[in-house]
Amino acid sequence: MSAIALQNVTKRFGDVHALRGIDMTVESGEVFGFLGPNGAGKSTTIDILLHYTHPSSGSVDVLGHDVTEAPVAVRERVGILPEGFAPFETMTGRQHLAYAIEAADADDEPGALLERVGLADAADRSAAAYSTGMTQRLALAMALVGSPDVLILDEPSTGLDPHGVRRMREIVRTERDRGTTVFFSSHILAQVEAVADRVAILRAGDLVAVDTIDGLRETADAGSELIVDLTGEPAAVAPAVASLDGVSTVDERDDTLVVGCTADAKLRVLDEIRAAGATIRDFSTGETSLEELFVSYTEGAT
Ligand SMILES: Nc1ncnc2c1ncn2[C@@H]1O[C@H](COP(=O)(O)OP(=O)(O)OP(=O)(O)O)[C@@H](O)[C@H]1O
Repeated sequence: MSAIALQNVTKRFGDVHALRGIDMTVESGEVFGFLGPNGAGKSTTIDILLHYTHPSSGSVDVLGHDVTEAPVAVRERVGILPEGFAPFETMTGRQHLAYAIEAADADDEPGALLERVGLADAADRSAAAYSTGMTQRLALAMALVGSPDVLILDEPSTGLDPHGVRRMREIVRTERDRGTTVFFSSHILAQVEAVADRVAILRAGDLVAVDTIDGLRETADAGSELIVDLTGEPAAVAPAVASLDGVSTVDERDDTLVVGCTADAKLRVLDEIRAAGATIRDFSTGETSLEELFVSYTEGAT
């Protein structure tokens, strides 16, 4: 059974077409990364999934329920880490958890959840005085209350230090192993690459790709990355390389040119660099990163 299904979902805010007809299915037990440049429509989609806002048209099912007809049944089985969560002024971390557990009629231990997100030492401090990353950890602990079947995380890594990012990744994996479906938006693409089974890429309200990361590489025909160390200025050769057939991205980093290209374009790239008068000191190849795929799918969107 699919955990989340959107059919032809549109959303307009006055003249702004935030979503232009989204068809997307998230399978039960998947970790699904939801990506897109600023303003692409990610938060709007999440708000629609949670029935915080209505779609202008289309249908949205979560765990087999139409969210418009059965919003309460959906919320009961969904854990939410909202964007910009703000703690209550007068409550400690532990009290936030106790409140969330009572509201969900769950039997979790506040201390165990706070321990899980790395907040045990700050459990009895006022949550309003938590740092950004601590607030995010608290929001994650609250999302985990009641062992939900679906976790929806809007920018979960915001403000987290590297320990927090790693902990978040481990929690997502543990939840997946438990059978939870995890749907999360993020701009931290290395994080997405590390945990997502599939990703969707939104661009200005249109879904431009839904696939595994390997699938995206194949579709973008950008299966590899060529990293070339040069003597000379990478900027002097970059435009010629960018204009070659099979080249999707060219980044300059110090004395290095990083070229996203099809496998058969690699030799052409090396030839072009030499023809442009630069000397190649060394080169290596690797797979195109999700960041480069993201750029190739969304270039020109902002
Ligand atoms: N309440 C609103 N009123 C008017 N326009 C809105 C409203 N909410 C969102 N929009 C517009 O809808 C579009 C999509 O916004 P949304 O917040 O969904 O993007 P996003 O992908 O989450 O962006 P970000 O990565 O910056 O968080 C934007 O053009 C935004 O200005």
